[in-house]
Amino acid sequence: MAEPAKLVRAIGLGHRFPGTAELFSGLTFELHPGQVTGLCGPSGSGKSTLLSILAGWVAPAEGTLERTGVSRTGWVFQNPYGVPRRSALDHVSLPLLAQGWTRGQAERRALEVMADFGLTAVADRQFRRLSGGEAQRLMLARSVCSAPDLLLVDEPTAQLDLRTARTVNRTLGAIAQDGTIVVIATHDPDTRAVCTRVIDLAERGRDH
Ligand SMILES: Nc1ncnc2c1ncn2[C@@H]1O[C@H](COP(=O)(O)OP(=O)(O)OP(=O)(O)O)[C@@H](O)[C@H]1O
Repeated sequence: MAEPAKLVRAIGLGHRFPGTAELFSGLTFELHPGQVTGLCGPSGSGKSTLLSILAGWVAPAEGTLERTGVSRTGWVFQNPYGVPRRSALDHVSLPLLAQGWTRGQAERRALEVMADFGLTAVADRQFRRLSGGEAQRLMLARSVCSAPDLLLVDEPTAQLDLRTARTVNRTLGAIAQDGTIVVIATHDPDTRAVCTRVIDLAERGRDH
């Protein structure tokens, strides 16, 4: 039987936290595989909050969110977290081992994905010895190995030099082309430029 088409549909989404002003309102959009959607807007405009709503972790104050054919959601946070003494390769292999891959298969696949994110040289390095940018790219590689239907990424290039940021942006585009719905919260004009569409929260009722 064919897999159901993946689709996330937001209808009239709006949110405020108790005691805060309205962050955004009236957001209606659809997210499809193949698209990279950028969530843009100044600090505090609600980008991370909207990611949490898309993940299903926060119920929107207004509107509805429908997710069809989306069972696995990957989330890459702004702050990387890992097991300090485990290697970078272990971190990326783990989701594949959890899916039943053998260690040899898992490590080969993990190394391929790590290469896409420019992490080959640090594969054997302990997590605690990675730079902030390496650790964040490691979280991206790990998330990709979880084979998510929907990949939510918070500020993927904030800690990266221009060249590495371009590698990450290109790889996120390729992941979308492979059938994942990709959403990126970003301030980075280069990342914004690779997005197939942008939802600009600054234009959405910030004058409250
Ligand atoms: N659980 C919460 N309770 C109350 N207020 C919150 C909560 N989470 C976030 N906020 C507030 O909501 C606003 C939007 O936060 P959010 O993290 O979504 O913004 P952002 O656009 O992602 O910001 P940044 O670019 O700085 O990461 C902020 O003013 C924040 O303080």
